[in-house]
Amino acid sequence: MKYYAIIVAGGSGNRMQSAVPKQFLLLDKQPVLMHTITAFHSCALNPHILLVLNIDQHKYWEELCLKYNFTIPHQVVNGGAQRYHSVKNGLKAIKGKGIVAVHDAVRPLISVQLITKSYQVTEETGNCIIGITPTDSVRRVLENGKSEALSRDELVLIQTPQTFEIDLLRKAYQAPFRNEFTDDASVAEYAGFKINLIAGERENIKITHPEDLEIASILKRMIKRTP
Ligand SMILES: Nc1ccn([C@@H]2O[C@H](COP(=O)(O)OP(=O)(O)OP(=O)(O)O)[C@@H](O)[C@H]2O)c(=O)n1
Ligand SMILES: C[C@](O)(CO)[C@H](O)COP(=O)(O)O
Repeated sequence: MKYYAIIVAGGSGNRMQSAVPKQFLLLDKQPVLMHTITAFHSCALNPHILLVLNIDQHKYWEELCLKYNFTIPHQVVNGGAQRYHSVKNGLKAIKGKGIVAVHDAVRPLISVQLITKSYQVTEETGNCIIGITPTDSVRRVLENGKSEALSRDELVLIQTPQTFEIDLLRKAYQAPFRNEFTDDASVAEYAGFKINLIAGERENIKITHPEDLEIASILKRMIKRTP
């Protein structure tokens, strides 16, 4: 079986309010993106890594790789307008069959164990989507300005990697972009595929807002201490 990882890093990070896109910011002395690629490279299934980057940032990334002596082999692919388009570009660069994990570059704390499990579960079921249960109460905001409580027992917060048989994901990504395509599971589900959920990891946060970088740094130290 051939394994692939599409690491999407084509975003501009508006919510981070930083001049440098968040995937390049330093997390414990190394750019966030390098931690993410290292996690996939550490997987014993040896996935071929495709890095999706905005074309304007290819040169900058090359310079960072030199500066940090980062030598993990990976194939760079051009990013697209939305995450959906970036994933689609990554998929187009893969020829043939196999299993592909799509992962946000800005989730650097994913464990190697969960990456491996995601590939293994996909081999058995066709796809593997990870998520965690909410710990806050949740409400739906209604059009009239009111809101109503939802049962959090019925909700899951979805993370990445989202892993698929490549043919399944190729088929799903034939659908033109829709606003509700916020992840790969939503694209696959729209194409009629049943989504297979397993437990994610609380520390697998998506660095989105300025405070998240510091939280990630604390979590990283905490994970290191855990045997
Ligand atoms: N056109 C895009 C948009 C997003 N992403 C990637 O998808 C992941 C999740 O997206 P998000 O956290 O929203 O990143 P940004 O789009 O960069 O952030 P923001 O929405 O705050 O602008 C990130 O790794 C981001 O780089 C991408 O590859 N191509
Ligand atoms: C793919 C994702 O990380 C799953 O939770 C999420 O949907 C990405 O959303 P964003 O708005 O592009 O950060």
